[in-house]
Amino acid sequence: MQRLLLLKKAPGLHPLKSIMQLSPSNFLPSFGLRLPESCRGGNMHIHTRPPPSFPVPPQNHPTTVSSAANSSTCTYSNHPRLRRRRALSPVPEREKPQPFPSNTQDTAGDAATPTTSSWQAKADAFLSTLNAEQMKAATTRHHAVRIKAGPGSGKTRVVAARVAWLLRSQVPPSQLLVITFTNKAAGELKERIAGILGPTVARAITAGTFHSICARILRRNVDLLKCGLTDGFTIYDTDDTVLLTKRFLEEHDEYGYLSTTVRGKLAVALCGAFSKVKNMVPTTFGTSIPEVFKVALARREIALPPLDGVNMARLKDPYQLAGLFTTYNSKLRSCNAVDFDDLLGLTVALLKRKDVQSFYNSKFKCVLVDEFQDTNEPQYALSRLLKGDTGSLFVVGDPDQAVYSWRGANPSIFLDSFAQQYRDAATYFLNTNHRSGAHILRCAEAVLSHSGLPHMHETLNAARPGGPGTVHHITVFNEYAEALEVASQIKRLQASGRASYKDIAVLYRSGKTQAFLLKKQLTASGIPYVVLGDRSLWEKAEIKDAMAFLRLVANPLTDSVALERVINKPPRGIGPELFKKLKANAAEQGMSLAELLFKDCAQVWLPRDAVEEKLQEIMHTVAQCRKDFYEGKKNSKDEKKVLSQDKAKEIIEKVKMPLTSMQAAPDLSSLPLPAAAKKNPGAQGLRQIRELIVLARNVARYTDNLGVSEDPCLDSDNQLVFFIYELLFSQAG
Ligand SMILES: Nc1ncnc2c1ncn2[C@@H]1O[C@H](COP(=O)(O)OP(=O)(O)OP(=O)(O)O)[C@@H](O)[C@H]1O
Repeated sequence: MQRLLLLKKAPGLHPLKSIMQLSPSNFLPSFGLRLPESCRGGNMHIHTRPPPSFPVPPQNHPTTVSSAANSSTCTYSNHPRLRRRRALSPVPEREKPQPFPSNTQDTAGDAATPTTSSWQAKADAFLSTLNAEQMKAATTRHHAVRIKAGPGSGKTRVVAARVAWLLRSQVPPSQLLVITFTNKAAGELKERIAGILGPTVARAITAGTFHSICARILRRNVDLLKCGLTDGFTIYDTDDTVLLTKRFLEEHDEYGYLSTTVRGKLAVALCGAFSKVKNMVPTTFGTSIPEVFKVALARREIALPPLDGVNMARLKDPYQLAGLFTTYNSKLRSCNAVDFDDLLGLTVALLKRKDVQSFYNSKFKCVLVDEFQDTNEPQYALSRLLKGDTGSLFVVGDPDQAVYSWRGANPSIFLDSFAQQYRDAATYFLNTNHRSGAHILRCAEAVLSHSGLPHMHETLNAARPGGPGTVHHITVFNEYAEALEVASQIKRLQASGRASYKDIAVLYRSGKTQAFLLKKQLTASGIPYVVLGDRSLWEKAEIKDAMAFLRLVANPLTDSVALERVINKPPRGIGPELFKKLKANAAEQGMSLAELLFKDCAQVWLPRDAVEEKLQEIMHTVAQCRKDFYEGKKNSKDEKKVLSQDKAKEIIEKVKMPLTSMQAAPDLSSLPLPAAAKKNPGAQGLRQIRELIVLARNVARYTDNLGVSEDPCLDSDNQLVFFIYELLFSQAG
């Protein structure tokens, strides 16, 4: 099938990076920039001090820590949840000393792992594909290592090689923690390791994003924080936090009288400000919040646009903002919920406890972080705490590709703070681009030299020679003309026989306007296309409803935001006004509405019998889903299989039940959209739910790959919550 690939780029991705993604085969060298002599074939590395020897991997790694290290009265090793888990299940395989393959050891008995000599040969073969600068970086014996690397210079390859080298040096795989920017990247890394060392070893490595790793640590330890959260907490996305904020503003004297629109805008602005503040400091626990707001306001880090009816001077008072911030957090806690930023900040607060930190320091001896240029303060604090005094920290990044400053990422952490913090850190540079031909690199350099952007990286060497083809630079009036030009270029290429549709890729920068116009123009020109990396699925109302329903299944008594979202979907005659009355009625009885509904539906004041019937229907569906899930778990002989693909599918399938507004549709896999959606309005929603089911299957498979279901940190009671969380996080990737 011939297809045009329409590739969506991460928002704000550096232009150099997008150009580097292009295949060289269609371009001719047309720029003749000279590379500085210092960058040609140079293997630059700086040793600020003689390298200390790398830690000899211990043969045993403790699962508990000495209570002497503990400043709290509740010793971590005696923590009730830990004790309970030990009593319930035997020590999982990967908690025992790993029979890690070595030159002198054989791995007999593990059918999934290749024989010693074969895995060593594979690891060596992989390491031998590195160029000299990559090899030096991947095999350094320093404890704190920083790799500054340009686009396409093999950052990901070096992280994988470092893992292979560590394993080759007999570090047990369970002691490796790899933090990647997306869960997809973590999966790919594990696949690569599995290809070299076998699936058993790959599964034993912990890999994931900062957020996913923090969620795991937090679920296990959250009760130590004593902040009102339980281990089944829900993770609220931006829509949820905005809704929560709107609701508490309604109750606030000063903001209660505002129009719905203005209150909505205020809620969005406040949530943005709260997020910014949470990302400016390692943790807001024990931090003076008015002081942080003062700094944020002085630096204009938070935007509070003027709003009709809002006293802006008062709103911008740091104490007023800090008060609203405290209310926001306590409302979150009363829903047993955290926002994305809390995952980081709360985990930092946890790891600041000596007992918790020592536990994770003995668990993870080697921490590797990819895309380090995009770390913010909480992420940097996490990296330091996870490294501890004796572990190793290996960070890789490209300051030119820093794209997350809007969410607090600070490239100076990578450029300056890291070396200041670790005086014996080694810095290596990767300056050879393996992805693109020399002519593409020169073109990129030329574009960048006009961009006005600060260009922090050295000039790149090209490993590949320039290829055939010409780079054309076309200037157009506006985005409409741009889409038209792209479509006509494609038509011309195809008509001339120089390329077929499937040979062509279009990269774009903005998902909303640019992609929309491009897709519209391609459709109008009859050009078939496939959009890759389209995240808009998660923005669809049906998917948000489905996820809210799943969250309600996980947290029926506390997740009031999820309840509000699904209580009237499909319409059950419970509009916003009635919902408010129901909530007030529940409050009179000293409960949240969810609590009252689930505990004693008969006590709920309702205007009509029909509404009661419909409410009972939703309560019943939630209860049934919970029962199915937990019974499925109980009946499963193999606990690891509980979160099987079938179970994931089954749960998501159930979500369709409350979404009865979607009519049954013919098998949509064969129907091209949007034509099918036009004919049948329910079809698109149903198709999206199907996509969610496919995704759920993949997540289930993926979490298995991550070893999540074997993770001793994960209480089996929380698997449903965890599954939903993983599902939610696959969008963050
Ligand atoms: N030593 C090498 N020999 C051959 N190919 C290599 C080498 N190093 C990297 N590559 C190839 O170059 C491409 C880019 O590598 P990789 O994705 O690891 O780079 P990166 O720096 O992580 O890229 P990005 O800038 O997109 O983050 C890949 O196709 C990879 O296989």
